[in-house]
Amino acid sequence: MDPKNSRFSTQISHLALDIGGTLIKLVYFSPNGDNCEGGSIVVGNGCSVVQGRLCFAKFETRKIDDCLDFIRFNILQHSGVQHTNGTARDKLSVKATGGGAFKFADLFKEKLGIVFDKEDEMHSLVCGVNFLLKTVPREAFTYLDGQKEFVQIDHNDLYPYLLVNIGSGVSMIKVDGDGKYERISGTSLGGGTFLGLGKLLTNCKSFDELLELSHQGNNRVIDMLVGDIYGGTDYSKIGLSSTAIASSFGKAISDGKELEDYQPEDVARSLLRMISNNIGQIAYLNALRFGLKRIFFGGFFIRGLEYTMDTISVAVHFWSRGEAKAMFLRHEGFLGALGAFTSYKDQSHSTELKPHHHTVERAVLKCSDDDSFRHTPVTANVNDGEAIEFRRLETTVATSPRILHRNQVYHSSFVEEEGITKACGCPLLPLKSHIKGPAPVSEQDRTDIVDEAITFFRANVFFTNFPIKSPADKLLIYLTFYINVALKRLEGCRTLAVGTKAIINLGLEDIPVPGETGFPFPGLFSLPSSQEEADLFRNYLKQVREETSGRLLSVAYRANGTPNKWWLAFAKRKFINVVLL
Ligand SMILES: Nc1ncnc2c1ncn2[C@@H]1O[C@H](COP(=O)(O)OP(=O)(O)O)[C@@H](O)[C@H]1O
Ligand SMILES: CC(C)(COP(=O)(O)O)[C@@H](O)C(=O)NCCC(=O)O
Repeated sequence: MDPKNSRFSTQISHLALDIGGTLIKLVYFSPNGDNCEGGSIVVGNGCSVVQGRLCFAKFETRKIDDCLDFIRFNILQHSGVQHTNGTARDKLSVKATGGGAFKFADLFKEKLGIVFDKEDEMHSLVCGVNFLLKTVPREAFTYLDGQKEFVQIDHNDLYPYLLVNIGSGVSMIKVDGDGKYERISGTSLGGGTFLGLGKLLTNCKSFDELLELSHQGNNRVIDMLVGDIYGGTDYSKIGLSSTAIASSFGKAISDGKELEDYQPEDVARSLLRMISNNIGQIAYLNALRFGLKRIFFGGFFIRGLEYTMDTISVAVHFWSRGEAKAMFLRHEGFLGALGAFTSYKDQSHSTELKPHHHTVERAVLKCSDDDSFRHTPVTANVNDGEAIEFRRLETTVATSPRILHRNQVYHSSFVEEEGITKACGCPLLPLKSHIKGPAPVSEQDRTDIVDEAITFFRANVFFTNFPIKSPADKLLIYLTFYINVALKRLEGCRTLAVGTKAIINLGLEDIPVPGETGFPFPGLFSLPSSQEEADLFRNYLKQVREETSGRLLSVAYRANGTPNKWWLAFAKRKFINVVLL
C-alpha cells in the first residue's frame, strides 16, 4: 500500500460525525493533540498503546460547507495528503450517525471523497453515554438550586437509566446495558422548537443571542402564575405555590399587548422555561412508567446552562417528589458522535484501528477544575474546566479557523526541471490556464503550481521560514505571498461581485520583477540578465497571478456569492513577516 495512503487511512479512521437536524458534531483523534480546534479529552494513562486527544468540533447543519472545509483543511490536509482541486483522491470510510448521515452522504462523497459507514442514531447515543460514564471521571453531575454536584458512577450499578437527548427534537431511551436499550418516547418540542420559535418571536439571529436574551429576561412578565389566578395566594391543597407557572405565555391573553410590547428578553426567558419544564416533566413520566430512578439529560440544547438544568431538575424533582434524579453530562452535545467514534473498535479485523481500540478503552480524562470560565459571557454558567474548551471551540471554530502548525512547510512537488524554461532562476512551470502568457499548458487533470499554492496556503502561511528545496519552491513562496495580498484586498468585500472587482483592480497593478522597487523578496530570484528576461518573467508572473486570482475567488466565496470565512480570515496573516501591500 502506498505509505501516504496508509497514513491517511489511519488518520481518517479517527473521525466520527453526528449530523443532526441543527448541528453537525465531530469527534476526532489527534495522536499529538495539536490539531484539536476545540475541546478535547486527553487519552491514555501511560499504559495505553496510543496517547493523544479526542477533539470536538461543531457546526450548524445549515452551514455544512464550513464543516466540509474544516474537515478538508484541518483533518484531511493535516494528515499530509495532497488533494486535487480540494478533493481527496481516495474514497475514505468514516463513521457517521444522525439523519444527516443519510441526507448528506452523497455530498461528503462528492466533495471530500468520504463514504459514510452509518451507525444508528439511538445506538450511537447509548454507546456515547456508556463510554463517557464508564471511562471519563466526573462526567455526570446533578444541578439543583444552584448547586452542582458530581456523581460517582458505580460501573456495576449503572443500569437501568433513562437517557433524554434534547437535540432538535427529543428522544427518550431506556438503557438496560451495553447495546441493550429501547426508545420509549420522545417529543417534538425540543431544542429546535426553542430556537425556531425564539427566532420568530424575538428576531434573534442565533442560539447564543437567544440564550443571552433569556439570561436577562423575566418569565413572570408573560407566564401566567398560580398566584395570578388565585389572587396572590398558593393553591396549597394540590401543592402549587403562587409562583408556580400555571400557564406558559398565559398572560398574553389578557394583557392587551402586541408582541412588540413585550421585551424580547422576557419572551426568550418564558420560552426557555416552557420547553425545559415540559421536557423535564415528560422525562419524569417516562421514568415513572419503567420505574427508572436515574435520568441522564444530553443534547446540545442544554449547553451547560444553569437556568435550563435548574428548570429540568426542578421539574423532575417536583413531579417525582424527590424520588428521581436529573443528571447532566459534561459532553452532553457529543453523545452520538462519541458513540459512532467508539464503534470503530468493533472492527477488530482492521489492524489499523487496533491502537485506536485501546485508546478508547483506556481513555482517561484529565479534567481541570479551573472555574475562570464563570467570568465569560453567555456561557457564564457552563460547568467546568472542560467546558472552557467547548467555549473555545464555539468561538475559535466559528470565527478564526486555522490550520494548526505542522513542523514543516509543504514543498512543491515540481522538482523535475528537465525541459522547463527558466527566467530569473524561476522555472516557468506549466499551468492549467486559458489566460494568455508564456506558461506551457498543463493537462487539465494534473495538479499545477497554482493548485499547490492554494492547497498549501493555509498551512504554509504560518511559517516565518521557508527552507527552499527546489526552484519551484521559490514560485510557491511568491504565490503564497500573492494569495496573502489578494486575500487582504478581499477583506471586507461582502459579495463575490465586489471581490471580483477588487481582484481585477489588483490585476491592473504593475508587476515588479527582481531588482525593481516593490518586488517582495529581494534575493529570492536572480536578477534578469536582459530586458527580454525581465519581460518574460513579468509576463509569466502576470499570467500565474491572474490564474491564482480566479481560483482563489472560487474558494474564498461560496456558490451563493457570500464570503467563505475559512479563507478570508487568513487575510490577517503575514507570510514570512513580509509586510503586505
Ligand atoms: N450554536 C448553536 N446553534 C444552533 N443551535 C444550538 C447551538 N447551540 C445549542 N443549540 C441548541 O441545540 C439544539 C441542537 O442540539 P443537537 O443535540 O445538536 O441536536 P441535532 O442532532 O438535532 O442537531 C438546537 O436545536 C438548539 O436548541
Ligand atoms: C427524529 C429525531 C430522532 C432526530 O434526532 P435529532 O436530530 O433531533 O437529534 C428527533 O428529532 C426526535 O426524536 N424527535 C421527536 C419525535 C417524537 O418522538 O415525537
